[in-house]
Formats: sequence, structure tokens, C-alpha cells
Amino acid sequence: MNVTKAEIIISAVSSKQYPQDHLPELVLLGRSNVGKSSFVNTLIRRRNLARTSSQPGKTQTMNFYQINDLFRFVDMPGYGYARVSKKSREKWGAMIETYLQKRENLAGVFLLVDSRHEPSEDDELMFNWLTYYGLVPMVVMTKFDKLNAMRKRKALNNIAATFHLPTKDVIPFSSVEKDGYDTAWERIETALEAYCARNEGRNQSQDPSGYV
Ligand SMILES: Nc1nc2c(ncn2[C@@H]2O[C@H](COP(=O)(O)OP(=O)(O)OP(=O)(O)O)[C@@H](O)[C@H]2O)c(=O)[nH]1
Repeated sequence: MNVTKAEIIISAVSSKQYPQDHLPELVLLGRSNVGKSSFVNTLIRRRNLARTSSQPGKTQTMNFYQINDLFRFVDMPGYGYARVSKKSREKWGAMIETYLQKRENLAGVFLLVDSRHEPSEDDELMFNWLTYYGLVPMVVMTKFDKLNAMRKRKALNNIAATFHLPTKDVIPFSSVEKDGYDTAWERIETALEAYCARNEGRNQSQDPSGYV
């Protein structure tokens, strides 16, 4: 997709602030500092629309980035950062859960894990929670450039095995070397097409005035 327009619509802390329309949304989940903001910036070829930071725990709101007025990325607060208070973590957890369970605009979920490490317990919990609710996540291995060829192969096999996925379903990604750029866009386009097809069905059966 050729991105000609990309803007942040809102940094939300509650469902009342979600945009009120039917544009499809692709959610980014992952541990704090895994590279969610860098993933967005790389895909849209902007240096800093999504604010990146070497300090974990920076993103504490749900950031809605609207792309070509066609769809949005929703960058969620990273989980698993110990230095954030328990109360804040519970608040974020509830915020993420409410979004995932209630948001009709949800078109797909990217679960980002760091290539350099075994998926954390939180990553596995998140993956299992998502699949339980029928939200099969697209798994992205971030910071792939940080591994040598042998570790790349090992990490890919390892992460695929952890989530019981074929390796072809895992997306190795680097915001430095741009690995995974084309594959991520293919997945996005497939998810957007599926969302439109679902809503066309809903349109015909429920809402003759036009849903999308
Ligand atoms: N080498 C390398 N560094 C990366 C890559 N992706 C992200 N980083 C670095 O990792 C750090 C965290 O990246 P962010 O994109 O801010 O991570 P985030 O998941 O949005 O972080 P939170 O806001 O804490 O949730 C930054 O210093 C990035 O430059 C990558 O593919 N390769």
C-alpha cells in the first residue's frame, strides 16, 4: 500500500474516546519496548509518527493512527513492564481487554515478540487469551537484525514452536533492515479485505442503509 496520509487521531484511555466510525483497526500488542511504535513507523515509512523510545513503558495510552483514511493501527500500551505500578498495569489490562472484546472495528491483531528472547509468560498468556476469543494473532518477531544467520533460524523455529504455528505464519521483522515489510503489508491487506467482506454481509442482512 502506498501511504500518502498518516495521522494520529487520538491517544485514548477509555472506550468513550474511540473514534466513532467503522474504519477497520489493526491492533498492536506486545511487551513494553518490543518495537510496536517502530513497526508502525517502518510500515508507513515515517520516522516518528509513532513515538519510539529506548525507555520501556512509554506508551501508556491506546494510540489510534489513521492511514490513508482507510484503516487505523491501534498501538496498545506494552505489557510486562515491572517498574510500572500494579494499579497502572491492571488499568491497562482492563483497557486492552475491553477493546479486544467489544470493538466492532477490530480487523486483526499483531502480537509482537522480541526475536532475541524466548516468548515471555505474558506473551504466551496473551496469545492463548486471543485464540480463546477467536482472535488468531499474526505473530511478528521484532529486531530480527540483531541476530546472526544461525540465531535467526533458531529463533524463528523456537517462536513458531512456542505458539504451535508453522514457521511461515511467523513474520520476522526489522525496522532497521526492513525484513518483513512486504509480508506484513500482505497480512494487513488480507485482514482488511476480510473485514470488508464481513461487513458487506452484515450490511445486506442487517442494515440496508449502509454499514461501512
Ligand atoms: N535494532 C533494532 N532496534 C529496534 C527495532 N525495533 C525497535 N527497536 C528499538 O527498540 C526500542 C523500543 O522500540 P519502540 O518502537 O519504542 O517500542 P514500543 O514497543 O513501542 O515501546 P513501548 O512504548 O514501551 O510500548 C527503540 O530504541 C527502538 O529504536 C528493530 O527492528 N531493530
